[in-house]
Amino acid sequence: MAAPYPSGVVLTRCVPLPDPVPVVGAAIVRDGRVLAARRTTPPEAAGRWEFPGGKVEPGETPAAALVRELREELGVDVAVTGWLPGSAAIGTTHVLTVAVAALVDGSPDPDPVEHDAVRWLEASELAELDWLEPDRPFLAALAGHLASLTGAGQ
Ligand SMILES: Nc1nc2c([nH]c(=O)n2[C@H]2C[C@H](O)[C@@H](COP(=O)(O)OP(=O)(O)OP(=O)(O)O)O2)c(=O)[nH]1
Repeated sequence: MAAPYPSGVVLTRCVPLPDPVPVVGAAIVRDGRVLAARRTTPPEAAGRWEFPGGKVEPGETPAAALVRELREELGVDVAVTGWLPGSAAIGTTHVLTVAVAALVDGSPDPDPVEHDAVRWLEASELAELDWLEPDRPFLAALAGHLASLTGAGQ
């Protein structure tokens, strides 16, 4: 009788991968500019720029996670107004999405444990910064959004 599989094929059990941990960042927009924050940790990310935010906790909505993280990290209240298209892998274990948010209250005052600088950027300045790699795919859509605000006189 013929062997059911060609010789040399090794069958292995398929182990499902865990879902990636969702990370959310906020593109906080004010007066046609967006806020970027410079990380202090971990060492490989220190000195590089990101959208402030963090991991979504179990049972939390992405927008609620952003509101919580931005209070903790920058001492500001924000309202999520939309999401930039797409998502980006952070290594093999996390995935980044980026919201557009409005500043509702406060002035960004970075907790030095997380960030050592913030900048309000015009669309034309986005490319000047050394962004974390997963953030880069969002920059074109963000520049378009800022340009549309400027064009509308906002
Ligand atoms: N917050 C944030 N994290 C980002 C961005 N881009 C990017 O690759 N990351 C990475 C850096 C970290 O490895 C991970 C998020 O970690 P985090 O340290 O900000 O999250 P967290 O505040 O919830 O972390 P934790 O210290 O409470 O564990 O995602 C981004 O734009 N914003």
